[in-house]
This record gives sequence, structure tokens and C-alpha cells, in this order.
Amino acid sequence: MGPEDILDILEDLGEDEFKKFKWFLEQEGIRRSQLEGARRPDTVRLMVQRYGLDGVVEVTKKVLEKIPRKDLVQSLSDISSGPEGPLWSQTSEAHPPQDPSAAPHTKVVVVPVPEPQSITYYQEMLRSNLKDRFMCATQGWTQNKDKQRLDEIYTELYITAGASIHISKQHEVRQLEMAGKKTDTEKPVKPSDIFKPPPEQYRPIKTVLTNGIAGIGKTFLVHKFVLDWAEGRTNQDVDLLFPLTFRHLNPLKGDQFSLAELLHECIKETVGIKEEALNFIFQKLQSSGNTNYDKSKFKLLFNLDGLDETRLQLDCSTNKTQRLKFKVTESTSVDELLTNLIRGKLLPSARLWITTRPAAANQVHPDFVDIVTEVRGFTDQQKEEYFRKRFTDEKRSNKVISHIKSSRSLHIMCHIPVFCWITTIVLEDLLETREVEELPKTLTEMYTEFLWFHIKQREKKYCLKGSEKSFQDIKSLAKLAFQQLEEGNLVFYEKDLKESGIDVRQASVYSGVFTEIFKEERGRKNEAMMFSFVHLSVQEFLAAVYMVHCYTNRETQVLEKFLGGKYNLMRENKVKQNFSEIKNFFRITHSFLDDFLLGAMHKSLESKSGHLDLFVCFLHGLCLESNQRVLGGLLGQTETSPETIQRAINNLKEMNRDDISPDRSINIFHCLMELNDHSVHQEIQEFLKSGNRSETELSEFQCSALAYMLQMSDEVLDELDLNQYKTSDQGRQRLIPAVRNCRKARLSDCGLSETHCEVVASALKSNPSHLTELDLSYNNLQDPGVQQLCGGLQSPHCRLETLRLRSCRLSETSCGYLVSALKSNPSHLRHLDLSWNNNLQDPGVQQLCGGLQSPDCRLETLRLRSCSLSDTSCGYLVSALMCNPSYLRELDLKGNNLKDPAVQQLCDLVQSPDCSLQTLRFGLYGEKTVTQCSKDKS
Ligand SMILES: Nc1ncnc2c1ncn2[C@@H]1O[C@H](COP(=O)(O)OP(=O)(O)OP(=O)(O)O)[C@@H](O)[C@H]1O
Repeated sequence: MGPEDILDILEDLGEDEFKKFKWFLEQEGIRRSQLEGARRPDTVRLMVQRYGLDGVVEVTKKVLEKIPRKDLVQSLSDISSGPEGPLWSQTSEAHPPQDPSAAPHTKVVVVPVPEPQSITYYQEMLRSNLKDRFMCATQGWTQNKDKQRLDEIYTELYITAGASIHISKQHEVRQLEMAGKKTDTEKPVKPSDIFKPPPEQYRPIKTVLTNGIAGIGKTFLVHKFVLDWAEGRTNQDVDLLFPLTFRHLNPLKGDQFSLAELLHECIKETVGIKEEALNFIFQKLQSSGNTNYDKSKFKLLFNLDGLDETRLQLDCSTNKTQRLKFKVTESTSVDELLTNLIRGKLLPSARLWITTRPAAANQVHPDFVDIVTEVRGFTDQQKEEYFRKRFTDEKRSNKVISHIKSSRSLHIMCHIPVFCWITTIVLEDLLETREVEELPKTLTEMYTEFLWFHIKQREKKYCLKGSEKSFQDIKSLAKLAFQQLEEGNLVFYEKDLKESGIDVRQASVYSGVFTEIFKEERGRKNEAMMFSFVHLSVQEFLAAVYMVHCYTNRETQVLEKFLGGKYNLMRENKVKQNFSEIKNFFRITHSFLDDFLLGAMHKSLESKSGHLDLFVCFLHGLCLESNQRVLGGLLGQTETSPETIQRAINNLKEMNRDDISPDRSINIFHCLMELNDHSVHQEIQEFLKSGNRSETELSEFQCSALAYMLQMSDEVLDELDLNQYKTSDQGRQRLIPAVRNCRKARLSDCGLSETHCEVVASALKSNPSHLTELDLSYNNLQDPGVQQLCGGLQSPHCRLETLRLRSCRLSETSCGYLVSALKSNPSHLRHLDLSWNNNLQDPGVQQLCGGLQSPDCRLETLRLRSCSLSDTSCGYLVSALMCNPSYLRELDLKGNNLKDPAVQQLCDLVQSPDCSLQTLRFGLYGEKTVTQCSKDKS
């Protein structure tokens, strides 16, 4: 028993408790003047001086009783029971190793209640339990009996760190196409290193937020992490690891628990750690005042998987301080417990790993997150590894891999592990009977086979004669998929099932048979059952199945509800066209298919979020006779003739609306691919190879296809000049998405608006962002357009150096947006041209000067020709340049009515050796005044 042991005890006191401790020491005879300002080591020294080594323990115990910290009295008793006492700390916590996870865990810490046990005792118990739980995994959502060893099926995922979360308006699957492109700047992270700070930059890491789209492998990653810990492979510094999921926390919403009770409720593997023991550990951490995991006496890690699914009321999206403070051992609502855990209030030194889909990431304020990582799915090499693991026969795996590579859409989709699993299920079955050329190439073909596989499985399992029963069940499921897709729901409850005509008792039939399509999660006490589809794309596919079925069965009410006004319009058109021959609308239903597809396409294009993009692709694909044939009679009699399909193809090619985002228009191209029409793809490939690009006339549709292909190209385009393409204004606008993959973009005078600025802003935000030069002049962008653009300018990924916004009808408000964007990301922009914006005026310049005078501003050229400026603006400019004279070299004020002495002041600055300004242009057009003033060469 030595002074260091007493110091250890004092380290466990919170600040207030330590003050109290010193106050009692005063009563025990140590002078106040000595104790004032004394830190914990000084206090121990004073105590040893005053009471001697023998007396120190007694006094410490006495004072601890009074504070009161009886738990520490108990610890002290254990310590003073000498070397044969059960367990004791061997190391000091004061100096954590630089890489604590790598260091062997030499410290032995006791948990004295209910009976003294070392933390390693509990750790071993938890490890062994979690190992049993996570050792095996189900692929997709197969039944338990199909479980396989996780280590055998797990394929490494590509994970990157440092990403900023960017909620995109593109469909997730389309984002994926971009995400599949690896960049030089991103940093791959090993799953085991998820909590490691960047090399040479030690800082305490508490919370990591990992985001990734649906089915990309977040849950699998967490399971692998837990298993590796439980099997002693990685992260061995963690004493206790608690894997929680929001899916399981949801049914507890509003219920009252202490943290220990909650863990026992949600993680049955923890029940061997008695509530008292957990409370002891939690209390220690809460009261110690320590916020650094590395210095923590007990090192805890909480996994919170699936934030996107939470139905709890979490209050973490703002960093506003909450007044409420409660003890970790007290009961409170689950919502509040989780809120305080994430905010770092509950256990300030415990680590937290939250996983989420990107759309929900903003539920946690960046102040509560130390590192953001992203699961990017499989790289091309990892895709191959996955298939080699699944198809052990080499010949067969080669066949599968080369087939996937031959179809661009399948190859892209295989970035998503869950799609690899779907592909495996389908190909495993088909390879027995088909040649490679006959294997599914489009997404619709793949999902159609996937569904048929399940229908057949069901028939086999239940010895059904004919498919009628399966069809009935699939139709109900498809109805649910459609209704929930329209509402934007991915997780459903019993009442949702009932509304779609699914008997809840039958849900087990669905989950028993179609578990791979439909997964069921049981809530606590079977009270609230939740359901979801294996992946959003499966829901989208089934939703399309439902719509086609309603179409062939003339369920007009459903069609009318879905298509709204468009339905009536189409009906009227058709009836008008055929009025002489056809009196009854339904008699013409079969020739109405192309109009139906057109209506659905328009509806999907109007969605701001793109939530119907993939659905409408499947809808087109399912109209092909070849796909309908695979599904037997499920879809009913569609009688799609080649002429109807050709009309649908023509409709897609001719579709032209100027009120939709060019990103949405690209989906028209994807629909065409699902109809197996590759003509446009070939045309664009030829166009790209040809030398006379500016002479070939492009239709609007071809422009969308070209935009897609340029955007996806591995080569970054040096310059995108919209005026070089021979097409309409709308065609030019449809080319805008290509801005994401070019260095210079000349987009002037193309009738662009705020919607297009959104796409350009997303190019500036993307990682990496290639754009260095951007010209948006002579477009009616107005202030809202610039506001959109500034969302991109302030992104840390933005590398824009030159921005031209001549004659865009901007006012001082735009200057405000520009300045605040540049203040938050000032390092890149060098040249800014805002000429011919008559409404800018002096208040606009005043705003700009607020940015110009900031020491971080690196602007070298500022053009403000014809902006209706007066001498007042010169005053603002002079004072800004006097504050920050070192960067601006060229100032162009031509076309503004400026006079002496205001102009003279600026000319003086040009001549001043302290000011970097080299050239000043001023004067009115047509006047013979001096129009340029340059620095004297001397
Ligand atoms: N690393 C991997 N190796 C092998 N298969 C994987 C891997 N990751 C995911 N999968 C497959 O993909 C399926 C879906 O993965 P997972 O549940 O982890 O996705 P998720 O990102 O958590 O999706 P969601 O956001 O929908 O919850 C798994 O059931 C499994 O079949």
C-alpha cells in the first residue's frame, strides 16, 4: 500500500468531491493555505507528510465516508488487505500509451460488488457469450438453420475515413455508381482501426459515426468487429463491449430503465454481469470527471447499429446544452438514456460506435462525433473475392465473375454486398440449366429470377400443385411494397400489413418462406413486430410487380390514385383518338401500356428525392414479354406487342420537360436500358469516338445519356463547354451532371436556374471534387441559385479557383452568401467575376469587403464591371485593402460611375509598395477618362 494507491483513489473523485475531500482534510488538521490550489498528487504528499504512511489510509477512509464515497472506502479496504488481496491495479493511469489498443492489458481492476471480481472475469464472460452469438451469420435474411460461420463468409469491405456526410438527392443506387470510383485523396480504414486517430495525430477518440447506404454491409461489419473482439483478435483494450441496435431499442420507446437494466433487457449476453457490478462500473465512469477513453479505468464500447431506423426521440441533432443531468444508475426513459449516452453526458469516457444510412446521419450533431467513416461496399477486387468464396468451383466462379463484368448495371450493383448475395442465389440456380449468354443482364431480369426462385422454393417446400397460392401471397406482399414505397417507409408494422391485406398470422408464412425477401424482426414480448424487405431495391421491384399487376387487371382505382391527373388525361387522349371505334375505355387498355408507362415516368421525374427512380426502371423492364414469361401468370395477361414496346422506347427518347432536374432525366436512360434498348448507348459511344463533336446534332435524350457516360467515365474531362454541343438549351441543361467529372466547366448562357445550381453544388461537394474553373455567366440564377452554389463552395472538398457569375441578376444578398461561404472555406478561390449584376450596388460591395478584409481571403482578381456602384464602394474597397493588402492584384470597376477623389484613393493603393494591387480598371464605357492604373515598374 503506497501513496500511489491513495492517488489512484483521489483520481476517482469528481471535481466537487475532491473539493469536499480537501475541506474535510482541513478539519483533520492540514492548513487551508497548503490545500488551496493543491492538485491530487500535492494533496497526497501533504497527507503523507501530516499523517505518515500508516495514518494516511485511516484518514482517507474517514474522509471518504463523509463525502460520501463508500464504494471507494471498500476499494481502499481491498487494497490495504495487502498483496494477497484478490486483485489490484498494477499500473498507473496517468500516462496512457500512444496506441492503447496495441498495448497488452496489464492493469487488473476490481469490481467489488456484489462480490469482488476482476474486470477481466466479466470480460471473459461477455466475450464467450458474444462469441456464441456472433460466430455465425445468416446471409441476406435466410433462416437460422442456414447460418454459416461469419469468418468463412465475411469478405473485406472498403471503408474510408474523414468523409463529410452529403445527403444526395440522387437515388442511392445511382450514388453508388459514383461511390464505386476510388479516389487518391480518400483514406481506407481497416475495420479494426475504426477508433484509431490518424497517424501522428494522437487525440482522444470517443465517438465514431459510420454511414453507408442500405445493404452495404454496416451490420455485417459491426458483427465482425464484435466477433474479432470476442475471439481475442483485435481491440483488446476494450473491457466490455455492448452491441445494441436501434431496431431492438425501438419497442422500448418511452419505457423507464437504468442503463444496466437496459443492457440486460437488450443484450441477454450481459445478464451474467450483475446489475450492481454494472452500476459500480458506470458510476465510476460518470463520477470520475474523465472524458478520455484511454485514461478510463474501465474501457467500455457501445455499438449502436441502424440509427436510420430509430423511432426513439433522440435530442442530439443540436449541440444546445441540456440542463438535465441524472445519475447513470437512475431509471429514465430509453429515449433520454440514449440521448445522454450519445451526447457524452452519461458515460463521458465510454466509446460509442454509431452506424447509419446517410439520410439519418444528421440526427447526431457533428460536435458529438470525433470521426466519420463510410462503408463503401466492395471494390472490384472484393467483388471477385466474394464470388470466389460463394462458388468454390473455380470454373463456375470464373463464369459468374465474367458474366457480372459483362453487364455494366450488374457490375455496378455488385458494389452492394446484399446485391452480390441476391446474384449468388439467382446464378447458383440458373447455372445448372442455362448457358452464360442466357443469364440475366439487366436489373429487372435479375430481380425477376430472384422472385421466381422463391416462388419455386415455396412450391417445393409445401408440395403445392400450381402457383396460385404463392401468387396470391406475392401480390399481397407487392401491394405492401408499393403502398409503403409511396409513403417513403422502409420499416413496417402489423397495422401496415393489415392495411395491405396481409393476415398478420400469415406473416410467418411469408417470413418462413420468403425470408430472403422479407425479413421479420421480433420486438420485445412479441408486442411490436417490425418488417422490412431485404433491401430497398427488392421493395422497389415488388412495388413495380404490383403496379403491372394492377395495370393488367384493370384496377383503375389504384392506377388513378397513383397517376392522379395524368391518368385522366391519358384516358381522355386515348378515348378521343379512338372514339369512333371504341366506346368503352377498358376495351383499349392493352394499347394503353405505353401511355401508362409514360404517366409513371412523369410521376417519378417529379419526385424531388428520386424515390421512384428504380421502381420506374423495374416497371419498364417488367413490360418486356421475356420477363413476364419468367414469372408465369403472376402478372396476368399483358399482351405486350413489339410495337407497344417500341412506342414506349420512343416516348422515353422524346420525353422533354424543362422543370425537372437533369439528374432525374438520366433515369430515362436507365429505363431504356431495362427495355434492352442499347441504341443510344452505342450512338453516344460513337459520338465520343468521333472527331466532329460540335457538328453532330444531339437530341435531349442523347444529352442525358452523354451526361451519364461522361460522369461515369474513369477519365476526368479537362473541359466541359456546353456551348460546344449542337443541341437545344434543354439538351445543354441535361448535360449538367457531367460537371461532376470535369476540371473546367463553361456553362454560360444556357438558361440555367436554381435547380441546375444544385447539381453544380453537388459537384463541388463531392469527394474528390475536380472542378477548378466554373463559368455560370448570363444565366438567370438570381440569389437563390447562388445560395445553392455556396452550399458547394463551403464544402471542404471544393477546390474551385475561378468563378464567373456575370449578369446573373444577383443582388447584395448573393454577396452575403458568397462571403459566408468563402469565410468557411477561404483557401481556394482566386478569381471572382460578378460584373453586369446591376443590383449589386454599394451594399453588395460592402458585403464583399467584409470577406476581402479577412486575413484568410486569397482572392487575387475581383471584377465588378457595371454593378451600379458609386464612390461609396471605393471607400469600402480602400479600407478592406488596407486591412488585407497582400492578395488582391486586379480590381476591375469599369462601367461604374466613379469619380475623384474616391478613385484616386484606390490609385494611391496601386502605387503603394505595401499593397499587392497591380491593376485597377475604372471609367465609363465610351468616355476618354483614364481607364487603367497599373503599378509603376520601378
Ligand atoms: N462483408 C461482407 N461479406 C459478405 N457478405 C456481406 C458482407 N457485408 C454484407 N454482406 C451481405 O449483405 C447483406 C446485408 O448486409 P448488412 O445487413 O450488413 O447491410 P447494412 O448496411 O446494415 O444494411 P441496412 O442499412 O439495410 O441495415 C448481409 O446479410 C450479407 O448477406
